[in-house]
Amino acid sequence: MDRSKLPKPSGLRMPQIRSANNENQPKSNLLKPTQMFLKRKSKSYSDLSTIGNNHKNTFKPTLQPLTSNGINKPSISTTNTKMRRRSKSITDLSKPIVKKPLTRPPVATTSRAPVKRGATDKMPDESKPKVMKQQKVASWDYKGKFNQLNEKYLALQETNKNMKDKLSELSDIEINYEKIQEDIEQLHTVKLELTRCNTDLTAEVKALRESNGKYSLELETLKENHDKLTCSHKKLVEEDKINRETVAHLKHVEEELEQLKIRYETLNNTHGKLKLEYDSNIIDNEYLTRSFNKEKDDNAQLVKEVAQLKNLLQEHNALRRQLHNTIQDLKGNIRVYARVRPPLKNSDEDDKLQCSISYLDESCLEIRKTRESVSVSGKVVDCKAEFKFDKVFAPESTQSDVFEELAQLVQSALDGYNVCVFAYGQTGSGKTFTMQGGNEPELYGMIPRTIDLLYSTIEQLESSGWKYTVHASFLEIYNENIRDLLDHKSTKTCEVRFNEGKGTTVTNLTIQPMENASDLKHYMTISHRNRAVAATDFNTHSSRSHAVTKIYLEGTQQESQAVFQGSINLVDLAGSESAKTSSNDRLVETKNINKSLSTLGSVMLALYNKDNHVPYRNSKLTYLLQSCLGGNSKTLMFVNISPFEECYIESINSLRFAAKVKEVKLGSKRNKTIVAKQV
Ligand SMILES: Nc1ncnc2c1ncn2[C@@H]1O[C@H](COP(=O)(O)OP(=O)(O)OP(=O)(O)O)[C@@H](O)[C@H]1O
Repeated sequence: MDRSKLPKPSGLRMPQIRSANNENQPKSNLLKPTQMFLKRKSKSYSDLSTIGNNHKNTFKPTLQPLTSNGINKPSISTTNTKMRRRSKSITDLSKPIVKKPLTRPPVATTSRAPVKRGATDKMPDESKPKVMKQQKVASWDYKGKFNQLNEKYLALQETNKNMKDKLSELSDIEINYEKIQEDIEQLHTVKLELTRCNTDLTAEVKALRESNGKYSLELETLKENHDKLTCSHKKLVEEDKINRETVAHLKHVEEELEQLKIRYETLNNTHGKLKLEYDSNIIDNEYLTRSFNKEKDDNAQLVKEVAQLKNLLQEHNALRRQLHNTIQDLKGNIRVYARVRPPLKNSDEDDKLQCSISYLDESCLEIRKTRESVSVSGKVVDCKAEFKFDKVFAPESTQSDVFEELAQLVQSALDGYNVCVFAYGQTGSGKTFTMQGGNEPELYGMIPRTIDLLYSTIEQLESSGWKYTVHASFLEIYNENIRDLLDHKSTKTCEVRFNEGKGTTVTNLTIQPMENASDLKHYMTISHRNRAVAATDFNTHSSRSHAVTKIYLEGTQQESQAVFQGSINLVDLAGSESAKTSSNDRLVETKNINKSLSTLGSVMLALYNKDNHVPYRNSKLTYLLQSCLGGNSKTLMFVNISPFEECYIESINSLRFAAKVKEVKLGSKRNKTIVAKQV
């Protein structure tokens, strides 16, 4: 629309529509053409509304010029809210501008026509002639009537004056009215133009609405596309994440693959080598199979031979036992070994005067007093004595040397014989040392060495089908009372019983099964401790009692069902001591010891003389050892002597007793072999 062609009313300046696309303004004002158009329109109409308002308020047709104070120039805004506000202002303006200012004021007229009749009724109060309420004047009162008329006249004059003023006002109004009429015409023209503009704008708005609809649809489509793209993007991000993980995994797999390749190559090489080996092994295998078959045949032959040899071995074993025991018998069923102990090192024994002991051969010793004795007749007597035993052990002999002799009897015990080993001698002559020994392995005495040999032999015999069970009991005889050393607090009395078939037994005695050597040694230690405790209780010394360790053996041969029952009695006798040399408080002990030892001598003498009656029951010791001292026993006696001159007489007594024992011949025989019925 070309605004320059619009008629310009006097005093009215058409609002200038400033284009947003003004050349002076930067094109970067990013308003779309539609928005720009609306902006221009709304601005121009807002100016027009100002015109209308002026008309309404002042009733003067003078239009105010467009001010530049910004009130009528709303700032350009791209927001839809402002656009709507402006569109509304356009609609509002189009209504009042035309109608209201055109209302003609009721009195205005251009002609100076006389006031119509009745016009005074419509006149304001001050312009109406004031009609005075007059009192009735008497007809005769002319003065009063005159006064009334005079008042009326003055009132009419007043009214007339007012009317004149009003008339001059009306002439001004008429002039104004003409001007207004001109303005109205101009405004009418403007209105027409505006109507055109409005039509154009409506069309534009319609077009814009249509395009807006299109754009809305497009926007919807775009939104949908955007949503789809967002979803796709999300999916792609997830896929990307998965892909990254897959790539990392693939990288890892690649590395593993590389390692596998290397491993494969190594394995391939190994496989090559193994194949070569395998081929070579196949050849070897064929050779070995042939050899194996040959060996198998040989083996079958050998099995037969082994069976034959086993039988032969059993026969040989039986023969060996027989021969072994024959040799033992030939050696004598009572063997006596003399042992001379050395003086104790680093003690007062070093200064003691010693007897002169000569070891004439391995079984013969000569003992001589260094100071010659003077006889009753006054002659100088050379005190010397010569003794012959099965073997003599000089002070330098070791425990191992001594045990060699005993070791052969351990086999006899396993073969079903009763073996008895006892040490006889004066107190302090070395009996306990010989039987028990010291704490170091090389000082172990006969008892621990017997235990070790016993179990190692049992183990060997197991390979040829022998199975042994071992039990043990520990007791001491003190003052002719038997005490159980595994139950030393027991108040039960232990008594010796002799049964022809069963041999010697002790009532209430603990007989403990022994699984192995350490078991047996453990109980041996306990018995030692209990013996020491008992000795303290009785305020005496261990040497004042006889200690007897008995090992019960039972061997079974599975194939032959043969059962052997043997035993080993290891006896540490109390010291033999003359009653003369014994102190008074030990007299009872010494008497009891000597009684038992002299009974032992009597028993030996009776056996030596082959007497019908052997006084076993005269002492607890001999009664207990009855089955070991006679019959089928193999007895080994150590006679221990001290090397000192002060012990000379006791040494001679011990040696004489031992020599007597040596002469005894026992009719040794094996315990009855029990052969179980073959099933
Ligand atoms: N062959 C030996 N070699 C080294 N020392 C020995 C030997 N025999 C005995 N002894 C030592 O002599 C001392 C006395 O020995 P032992 O106690 O064995 O005598 P005993 O005859 O048992 O005495 P008792 O009758 O009083 O028990 C001990 O200290 C012991 O170690």
